[in-house]
Parts: sequence; structure tokens; C-alpha cells
Amino acid sequence: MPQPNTPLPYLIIDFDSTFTQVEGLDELADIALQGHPDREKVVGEIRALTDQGMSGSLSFSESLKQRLALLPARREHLPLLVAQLKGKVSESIVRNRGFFEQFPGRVYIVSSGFREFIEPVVADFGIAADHVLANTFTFDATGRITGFDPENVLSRDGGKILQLRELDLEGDVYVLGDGYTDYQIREAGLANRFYAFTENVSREAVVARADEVLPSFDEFLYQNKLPMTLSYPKNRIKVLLLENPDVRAAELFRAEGYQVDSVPGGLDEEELLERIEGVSILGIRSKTQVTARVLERANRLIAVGAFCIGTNQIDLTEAMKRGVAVFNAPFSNTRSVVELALGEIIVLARRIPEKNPKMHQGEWDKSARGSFEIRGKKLGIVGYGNIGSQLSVVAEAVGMQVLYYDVAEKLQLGNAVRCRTLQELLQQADVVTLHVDGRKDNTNLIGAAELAMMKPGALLLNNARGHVVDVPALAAALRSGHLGGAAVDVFPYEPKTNDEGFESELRGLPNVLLTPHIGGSTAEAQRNIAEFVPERIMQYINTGNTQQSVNFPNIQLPLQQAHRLIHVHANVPGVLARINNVLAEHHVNILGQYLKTNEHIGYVITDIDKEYDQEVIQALRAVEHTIKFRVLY
Ligand SMILES: NC(=O)C1=CN([C@@H]2O[C@H](COP(=O)(O)OP(=O)(O)OC[C@H]3O[C@@H](n4cnc5c(N)ncnc54)[C@H](O)[C@@H]3O)[C@@H](O)[C@H]2O)C=CC1
Ligand SMILES: O=C(O)CCC(=O)C(=O)O
Repeated sequence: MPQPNTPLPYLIIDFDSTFTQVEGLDELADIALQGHPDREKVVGEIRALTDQGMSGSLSFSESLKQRLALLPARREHLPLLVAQLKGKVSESIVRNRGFFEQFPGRVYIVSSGFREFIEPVVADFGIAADHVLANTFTFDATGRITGFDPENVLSRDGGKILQLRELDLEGDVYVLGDGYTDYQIREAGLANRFYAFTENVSREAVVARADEVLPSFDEFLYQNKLPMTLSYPKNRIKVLLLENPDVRAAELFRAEGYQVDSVPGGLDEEELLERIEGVSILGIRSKTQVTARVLERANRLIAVGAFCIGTNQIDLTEAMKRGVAVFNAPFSNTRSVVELALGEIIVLARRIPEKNPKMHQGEWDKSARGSFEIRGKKLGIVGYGNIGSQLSVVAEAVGMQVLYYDVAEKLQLGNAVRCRTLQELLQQADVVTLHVDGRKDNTNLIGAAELAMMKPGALLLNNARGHVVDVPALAAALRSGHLGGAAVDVFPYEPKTNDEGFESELRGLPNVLLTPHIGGSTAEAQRNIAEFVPERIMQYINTGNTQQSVNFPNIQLPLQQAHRLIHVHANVPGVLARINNVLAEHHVNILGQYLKTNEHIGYVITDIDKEYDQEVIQALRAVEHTIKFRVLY
């Protein structure tokens, strides 16, 4: 690891809820009360006392005394507790184990907890017993914990202050902790700075008094320019989520340590321009337009997540040229659209859109006129991609004959018959369903001429994109009675939020089923998407893996013991050679390297074998044609 530029201050680190994610005594209570009839009640009382002691509302010694009195703990519980705590060390501390191993002499664990469980946990990080200052238990002859050693200064009120006085450290002293007793060290003038550590718990009274708030230990290392495992603290990564993706997405990003902001509904270009600065990850669905202007303003954008299939709302090329990777969920809502389409075919074939409102108005219109079974009818699928081909299988299962047309060569499933032209399909199908992608060329793919080619009484479904159908032409074909009905889920203009009204020429037409772009809006699909997209983005940020990115060259380099650099550059000759020259000039050995290019950019992941210093980083950033350069770890 590179050495810090300035002498390292002494770090006084609290143990419970700081070094570890939990309070040691709470965990001990859990273990000791296994099988106890009042377990939950007693554990709850102990937790409440811990909290009161930590926030300063109960004196520390009183809180400790009362907690130990409630605790039927024994010596033999301690090994179990230690094993449990070793698995609950704070994630950012674990991540930066190397820092502790490198500077054990500058770190003291000062805790009102107990040496018996602290010492073995921190020893794994190279922190010696004489740098652990903590209470000690007292036991009776049978091994039951009876209390604490009253001679230990840490058992008293203001114990940490007394302990720091005894330590009498020379030089700068920084305190990191989550409790009031940690802040008191700074208040007593025994530390230069107090950092409220909030990775596990955030107490208002403590945060209010802190010099700095640390959502992670990475943040401390970053602020103080100290060696760290990550190149950038995750808590500095800002996520902006629009259009209400499932809550799971925010949960996953937060669990990763990112800051998450959500805006219900979509934002128009001007609104997005105002919000995009400083955002590292933008999450959208189908409505938000990510334009070249937005991307130009997006000064920290690393990735865009489309929480849907379609990505036509994003300027993919501009994003690529600016080194912004775009990910979507290419099959998380496929089945939901297929089920909707199948339902729509049946519903239209039975003229339900007409009958249902009549019933609600008290009109009984029992008639078979214009209604038919779908068995044996011809379903024409335009766009035989993920949705189209899955619908093909399901439609055959209910007895339909499937025809399909796709501009690309596609595997023919079951008994589906390929049409060579769109015209061939339109002329034969009883039901035409559109599942093409939203590329610009597909604008008005179905216009007046195509509608005229369809069989009289045929049905049309559009669950793809609004611009694919010429809506006035469709409305005319329905009004004239040439088409027997239509189901439309997507529109050239869609309201930004549920508060905006919906306008369309299709409103009020006979046997027309209109739905508010809900093809993928099922609990299952939304949950799948909210897991799929964040996972891809976090993988990209953490490992550089771009598999399934829709605009970046797809690369996956296996993880190895190395430092990883990623470099996005304009695809011109010689950039890789220049990167490697810089590494060679700095005597950095390459352990693995993978470059892939597309027509605009080159993306290269390089694993190197040794510590990098700022000079190498600056030199790599300065390589001509660099678009983005990141050190991952
Ligand atoms: N209504 C909704 O809520 C949802 C709508 N969608 C939309 O459904 C559409 C299809 O999605 P997927 O099947 O996942 O996409 P996909 O990319 O797997 O399939 C699209 C297929 O359309 C073909 N295609 C493109 N233009 C064509 C043309 N002019 N003529 C014939 N074939 C053409 C492509 O070659 C491809 O095989 C997309 O537009 C997507 O945005 C997707 C999910 C939900
Ligand atoms: O659910 C959404 O917002 C959009 C669904 C969609 O159209 C898609 O996945 O492409």
C-alpha cells in the first residue's frame, strides 16, 4: 500500500457498533438467554439500556450495571460470542483490513465493552492486546459472569476520558465511534477530532456533535488521504431513481453503501438537467428521456439503469461516447407482457371491452355477435424476439396457429411459420401482435397501408412502443369497422405521472382495450427487474464487468489478487499501447488485460500486480483519447 503523505494520527476506535456491526453485550444476551422463556423481553431491556447509555440519557456505569444484572451469562458462552462477533465486523473495517495490519501501532481500541471478547476479534486485524483498552468481567466459582472489575477506569462514568489521560498520547488523536462516550473524549480536549461512525447505527445526539460523519471507514481513509482498499468511498456514490422502480432497488443500492434519492414519476429534460449533476447512477423506466444535453450535464455519471426492457428513451451512443455504461433488464418482465397479450387476445375476441362497461351501466347485452374462440385462429407475431417468441409458445399451447415476421433470422419455435414479409403476415393473421423494439426506424411501422392489408375484422395488439403504430390511422380503421378491435398499452405520448390526464384518439372507440403501459407492471416482473439492474450496475462499478451492458463492449475478466484499472477511450489506434507504455515506464507488471472495442469506444480492464501511486494514475488519466479512467481497487 502507498504510504500516507503526512504522519498518521492516533486512531481511537470504539468497538461495539463501530468496529463491529453489533453491541457485544446484546449478542451475549442473545446467546445466554437461548431457550429462556422471557428471552425476547430481557434482550429488549438490555438493548434499551445499551441505547440509553450510548446516547447519554443514562449514566454509562448505571447502564452497564443494570445490563449485567439482567444477563445470565457464563464463561462458556464467550467462545461462541467471539465466533459470532468475528462474523459481524463492520464491512468497511473488513474491507480495509490491510490498513490495520499496516499501522497497528497507531490504532487503539478503547471500549466500555469487555476485553474477553474484544481482544480475539481485533487480533485478527493485527491489533495487539496492549492496544485494547476495555473492561474485564468478574466471574463466580461456577463460571457465571457476576459483573465487572470496578478498578478498571473504563467501568466508570467518563471512563474513556480517564483512559485517554492515562494513555497520554503525543501528536494528533482522532476518535471514531458511535456513542456519546466517544464524543466526550473530544469534548474533554483529549482528541483533535471526533468522527461519528454511522455505518451501523446513527444517533442524532452524537452526529450533532461530530466534526465529521462517517458512513463508512472508507470515508475516513478517503478524507484523510490514507491508504484504502477501494479507490472511492461507496457512500459518495449518489443514485437517483425515477419512475418508482420496486423498493428492492433502493434497498440493494443502500445495502451497498450508496446514497439513494428517489423521485416518483418521471422528470422532463429541464427537470432532469437540474437534478443530474453529482449523480453517479441514474435509474429510469420507459418515460424518462436521457438526452445528449442531460448526458453533457451529468458530470459524475457512471451508469444508467433502465428498469425495463426498452432503451430507446436513452441516447445510447452519446452515453457510450461519454463513458457512461447503460444496463437494462432484458427478460425480467417478458413473461408479464406475454400473459397480458394472451389475455388481450381472448378479451378482444369476446368483445369484452364493449360488454363490460354496459354491465356496469345496468345493460344486459347477451349475444354471440362478433365473438369467436381463439383456438385454430392465426396469430401473426411481428418481432420474434424474447417476448414474441415466448408468446408463440404460449399461443400454440392454447391452440392458435402462429405466423411470425422478424427482420433478423430467428429460431422458429414449435410449429410457428415464418413469413418472409410483413405484408404476408398481415394478409393472413386473424390477430396481429407487435413485439418489435423501439428503434426509430420502427416509427409508423403499422400505418394506413399496413392496416388496410389486414383481414376485415382482424384484431391488432400493440404492447411494444407507441410510435410503432400510426394512431390516427388505427383510429380510422377501427371507426370504419375494418378492424374488429385493438388492445393498446403504449402511446406516442404518455403522461408523466398518474396526476396527468390521458388524451388519445383511441378513447371511446368500440372494442378497444386501453391500458396505461402496464405490460411489465406485475409484482414479479418489478421485483425481478429491481434485483437484476442494480446487480449489473454494482458488478460494473465493483469489478468492471460490462456483461449485458447495452452500449458498452461486453467484457468480463475473472477476479484475481490484483489491482484493477478500467479505461474507456475513443476507439483510435494506439491507445492500448500508450496505456501499457505508462505502466512499463512505472515498472508495473500486468497480470491480466482485456480490451474490446466497438465503432466508437475501446474498453480495457487491466489487472496489475503492485501498488499504484498517484503518479501512475495521473499518467494514465493523461493518456490521449481517454474518456474515463477508474481505479477499482
Ligand atoms: N408494454 C410494456 O410494458 C412492455 C413493452 N416492451 C417492449 O416490447 C418490445 C419487445 O421486447 P423484447 O421482445 O424483449 O425485445 P427483443 O429485442 O428481444 O425483440 C425485438 C425483436 O423485434 C425485431 N424487430 C425489430 N424491428 C423489426 C421490424 N421492423 N420488423 C420485424 N421485426 C423487427 C428484432 O429483430 C427482435 O427480434 C420492446 O419494444 C420493448 O420495449 C417490453 C416490456 C414491457
Ligand atoms: O414498466 C415500464 O415502465 C416500462 C416497461 C417497458 O416498456 C419495457 O420494459 O420496455
